[in-house]
Amino acid sequence: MTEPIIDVHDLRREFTVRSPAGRLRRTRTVVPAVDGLTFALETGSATGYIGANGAGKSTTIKMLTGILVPTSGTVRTCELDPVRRRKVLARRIGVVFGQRTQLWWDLPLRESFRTLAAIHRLEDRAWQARRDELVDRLDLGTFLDTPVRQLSLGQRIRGEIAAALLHSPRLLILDEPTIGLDVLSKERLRVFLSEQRDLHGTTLLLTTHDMDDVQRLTERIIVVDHGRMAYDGTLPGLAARVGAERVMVLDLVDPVASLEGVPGTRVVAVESDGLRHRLAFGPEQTTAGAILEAVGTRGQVRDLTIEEPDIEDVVRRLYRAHSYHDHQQQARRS
Ligand SMILES: Nc1ncnc2c1ncn2[C@@H]1O[C@H](COP(=O)(O)OP(=O)(O)OP(=O)(O)O)[C@@H](O)[C@H]1O
Repeated sequence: MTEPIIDVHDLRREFTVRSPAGRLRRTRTVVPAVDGLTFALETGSATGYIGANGAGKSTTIKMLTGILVPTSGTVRTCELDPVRRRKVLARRIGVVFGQRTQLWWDLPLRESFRTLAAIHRLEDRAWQARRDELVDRLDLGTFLDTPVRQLSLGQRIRGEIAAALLHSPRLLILDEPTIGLDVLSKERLRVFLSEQRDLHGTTLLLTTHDMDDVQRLTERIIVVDHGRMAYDGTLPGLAARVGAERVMVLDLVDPVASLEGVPGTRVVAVESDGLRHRLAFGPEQTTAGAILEAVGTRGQVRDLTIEEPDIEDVVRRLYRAHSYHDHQQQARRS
C-alpha cells in the first residue's frame, strides 16, 4: 500500500505567551494551538481544512510544510519529515497563502518564474512548457511583465498559484486562496484548481472560511476546533451529524391548505395561496420518495426541488455542539 501524501499522528504544537502581570512580573500562558490531531490524506484527494479563527489551521499547515516544529507527535508530508527534509519537500509541494505574497514584490511574474525555475533546478523545456500552460489557463498574459506590487489582488493570487505550480508539485496547499476575491475571480480559480486536479492528479488541501470553496473543490472536510478534530468526513455526513434539515419545495397542480402531518416532515411555509409548500425533513427521519408518496395522496405534484442545508449554518451548528461538548468535559474534570 502506498503511504498517504500527508500522515499526521497525535500532532501537537504549543505556544508560550508571556504577558505583563503587574509592573515587574510576567505570566506565562501555554496556548495549545494544535492539540492531538491524527489524520491521513490520500494522493489525489481534495480536502477542506476548516475551523473558526484561531482554531489551529495555519499552525497545522506550518507544521505540514516544515516551517514550524511540532511540540510532539509525528508529521509526514510526501513521505518526508517536513522539518528535517524541508528543501527536498519544497520540490514536491506548492503552498499559497492568500494573505501573504511569496513572489518578489519588485519583479514581474515572468522574472519570478525564471528565478523559481532556477531554485527548483527545472529543466528549461519542461518549465517553460508548464509556464505557458499556466499563463494560458490562469490568463496571466496581459500582466506578465508588470511588477508584482502593481498587480490587483486577483492578478496577484493567480500569479501566486502559477508560481506554486510551476514545478508541478504533487501536493498543493492553499491557505485561504480566495480571500478578498470577487465572485467571478473566485469561480475562475475554483474551475482552474479542479482542472489541475483532474489533469495532473494534484492533491489539494485548502483552508478556507468560504464554504463555496469547500463545496466546489473538496470531497472531504476536516473541521478543527481549539486545535482538536471536530469532524472528519463528507459535507452531507456533517449535515446529517448536526441534524441539518433539507427542504423539499413542492408545487401543486391545485391549491391545498396545508401539508401538515406528512410523516417525518415539518411545514416551513405555504406560499402562492396553497400552490407551493416547503417541507423540512431530516435524512434520518424520512426520504424524498416517502414524502412524495404521502403528498401524492393529498394533491397532484407539478414540480419539486430540494434545497440542501446551508453549509455555513451546518458548520456553525458543529462549532456550537463541539464547544458545548468541551464545556461538559471540562466541567466533569473540574
Ligand atoms: N506565534 C504564535 N505565538 C503565540 N500564539 C500563537 C502563535 N501562532 C498562533 N498562535 C495561537 O494559536 C492558536 C491557533 O492559531 P492559528 O493561526 O493556527 O489559527 P487559524 O485557525 O489559522 O486562525 P485564522 O482562521 O484566524 O487564520 C491561536 O490561539 C493563536 O493565537
